[in-house]
Amino acid sequence: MNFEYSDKVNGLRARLTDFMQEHIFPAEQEMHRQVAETPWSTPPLMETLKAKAKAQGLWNLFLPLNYGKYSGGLTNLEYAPLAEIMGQVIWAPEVFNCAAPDTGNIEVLAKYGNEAQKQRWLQPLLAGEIRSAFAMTEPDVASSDATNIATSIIRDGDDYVINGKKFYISGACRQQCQLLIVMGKTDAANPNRYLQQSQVLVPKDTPGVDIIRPMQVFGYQDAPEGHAEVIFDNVRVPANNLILGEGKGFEIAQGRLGPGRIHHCMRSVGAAQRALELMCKRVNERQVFGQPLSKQQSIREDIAKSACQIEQARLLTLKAAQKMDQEGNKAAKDLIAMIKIIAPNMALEVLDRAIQCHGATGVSQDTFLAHMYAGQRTLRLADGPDQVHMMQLGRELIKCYAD
Ligand SMILES: Cc1cc2nc3c(=O)[nH]c(=O)nc-3n(C[C@H](O)[C@H](O)[C@H](O)COP(=O)(O)OP(=O)(O)OC[C@H]3O[C@@H](n4cnc5c(N)ncnc54)[C@H](O)[C@@H]3O)c2cc1C
Repeated sequence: MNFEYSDKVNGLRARLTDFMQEHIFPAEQEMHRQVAETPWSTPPLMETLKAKAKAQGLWNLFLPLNYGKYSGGLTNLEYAPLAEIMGQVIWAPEVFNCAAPDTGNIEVLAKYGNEAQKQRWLQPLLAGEIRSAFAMTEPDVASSDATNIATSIIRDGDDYVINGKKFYISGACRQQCQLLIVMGKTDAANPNRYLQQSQVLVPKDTPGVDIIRPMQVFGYQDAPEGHAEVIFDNVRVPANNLILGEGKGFEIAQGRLGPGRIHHCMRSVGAAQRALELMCKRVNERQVFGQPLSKQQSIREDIAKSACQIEQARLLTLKAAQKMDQEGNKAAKDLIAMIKIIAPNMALEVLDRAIQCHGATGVSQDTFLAHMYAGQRTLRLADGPDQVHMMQLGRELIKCYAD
């Protein structure tokens, strides 16, 4: 075990930190203003910042080495502290082309796409020219059990025809979103429920794709990303838009979710670290009952507990990332489940303490705390609710002690 970051990683951390200080933190209010003006188009400021990040080589850092020519040249372990830095601002990962759901979709296309699919969709996604969405969850079935997904994908001659309703499809509201990866059933009668599903590439402008409304998160629209309700009404796409093959939907979903989950956790650590730093500054500045807030024992305890929890989550994230690098995503699945349970809950506790010691300012638009709290709360649902990870982790642990 080596707890030090390598020189290469420290160099990138320094460059990324400088970029955040120079270009991202000072732009937070202006980004909110531009987003409020035209919620579903990419703000001009975002394009300017993307061009700057790309020119500095701070681009596509998330794709690990086993993706060969598509990789940003880093292992998962090396990427973790960089994602942590990006995670301090909700919209910052997009500046570096490291934002979900594109990252997961890029991994799917790079891993499972055929040459034509890569040419058409992977290249512009890697270049940050378009955005994409992943459409699995449905309002009418319990989607945390993906075998319930009911959207039909039926072969008809040289096409597939898609019918169904999805919601909370992140990114689909955006004008720049051109591609939906849709999960649905090609073989609903298959006795093996894990072979019923497939994934298919659907250009967003295909007739029959109807973006009904943006869903909210605690009243936030979460623009410019947003989370759409989408209806697929006799949507017809060529048969070669199918990814990997019929019945491969679960296999692809599993390949997609491991890295996506740990990326969220890396960013949660960054969000919590920023909250802790704000909390420390705040308690040095405020006076209550004749002395600085920082002298109150309960405040010191809040700060100490937060630092302990952040470091625990950071180390578990790094351990999971290292296992992914050394033994593969499948071997690391228990550690990924652990950190997916731990990291958003940890970030929520730290953010809650930071909100409390900021008083009313903590729930206002004047700090990043309230919006980030809403975002972290959704992570206890998205990419698998806590209970599903606990169910699977508990089952694996119990198995170890079966006779
Ligand atoms: C902000 C946000 C963004 C999202 N982005 C996307 C996206 O881009 N694409 C997409 O397809 N989906 C997306 N989702 C949807 C998300 O993946 C689903 O909400 C999640 O999988 C849960 O499915 P469900 O909402 O149908 O809840 P249900 O399946 O109805 O589950 C409800 C609750 O039941 C409980 N539960 C489930 N299983 C168990 C168990 N075994 N034991 C005990 N309790 C259990 C959990 O608490 C769970 O939250 C997003 C959601 C949010 C909030």
